[in-house]
Amino acid sequence: MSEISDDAIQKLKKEHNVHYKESLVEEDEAELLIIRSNVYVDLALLSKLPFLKFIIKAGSGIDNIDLDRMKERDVRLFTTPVNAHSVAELALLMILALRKRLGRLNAALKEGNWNAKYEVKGHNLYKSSLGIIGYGNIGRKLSLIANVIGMKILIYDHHPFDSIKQEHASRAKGTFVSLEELLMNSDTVSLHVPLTDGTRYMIDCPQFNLCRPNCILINTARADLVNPTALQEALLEKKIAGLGIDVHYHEPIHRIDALINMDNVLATPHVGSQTVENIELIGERIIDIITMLNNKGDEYYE
Ligand SMILES: NC(=O)C1=CN([C@@H]2O[C@H](COP(=O)(O)OP(=O)(O)OC[C@H]3O[C@@H](n4cnc5c(N)ncnc54)[C@H](O)[C@@H]3O)[C@@H](O)[C@H]2O)C=CC1
Ligand SMILES: O=C(O)C(=O)COP(=O)(O)O
Repeated sequence: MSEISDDAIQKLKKEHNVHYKESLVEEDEAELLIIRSNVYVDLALLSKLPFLKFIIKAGSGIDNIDLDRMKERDVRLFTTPVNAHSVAELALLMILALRKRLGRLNAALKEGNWNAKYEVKGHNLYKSSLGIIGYGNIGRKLSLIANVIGMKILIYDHHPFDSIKQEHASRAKGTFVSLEELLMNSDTVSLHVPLTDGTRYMIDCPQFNLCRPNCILINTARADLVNPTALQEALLEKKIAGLGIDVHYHEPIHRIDALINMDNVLATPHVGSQTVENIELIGERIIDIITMLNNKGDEYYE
């Protein structure tokens, strides 16, 4: 287990007879593994857990799990995708902060530079266009919020025709378009697809070449959706105007990072899911899953 709510840990110990271990050093008899995004479930880890039956990913993304190895071992996976509100809110915060040039204005006034009022001009989100790539839980939430602000919503998703997506798009007054159309017509592009073999580097040089120079890119999904070399180049050559990024190429970051240090980059340390409410909610979901597994008993142990 790693980094889940204290309340949930206490409940698991008291009410579910769970023997809790903070980390895994050597071979272990655990049947259940609870992880967040920072633990890689690969052959090396699985071979330390010969009795493993279940993995709970405390969160949404499962790119840190080798699904083939997991299936080979007949291990079942559960996720707790309860973070749509908090990630959509973070994406909105980044859009607002970059568009309103909050960092520059705040720093200027702290230096006593009132002239920033005239020198550093922001933009309205109202009537600007927002391209949402990936219209799942998070993308859909963001579209509803952005519609209230008066943004024009463009959506790209490889499976656009399911009824939930169609219904949300209609509520958000969003239009499904191709990736190319989205990139050409968006003032803001926000990424909300999972990292898979099909999405790795989906934003590369050719895609940046389609972007409007005033475009800001928001990435709260996974760093590797964007080719890092193309990204640096796009920012340096002003193919795009800015970047909001919560997810990083090498996490954790403990040193000064060239990308993050750029003027037009706003970065946070992977906090999309890290709100007080979310951590509690994820803890509750973990308990629900374990309760369900205990109730099902042998059904899961055939
Ligand atoms: N910053 C953070 O702390 C967090 C980041 N995340 C990231 O956000 C991602 C999205 O989360 P959710 O919205 O909950 O996922 P979701 O599974 O609900 O939605 C993903 C959407 O992407 C679409 N998609 C998948 N592959 C595609 C492709 N090749 N082209 C176009 N569309 C494609 C799917 O059809 C689906 O509609 C997660 O996979 C995770 O990586 C999630 C939670 C917290
Ligand atoms: O749930 C996800 O996909 C996340 O990105 C959250 O990551 P974390 O568990 O906060 O490292």
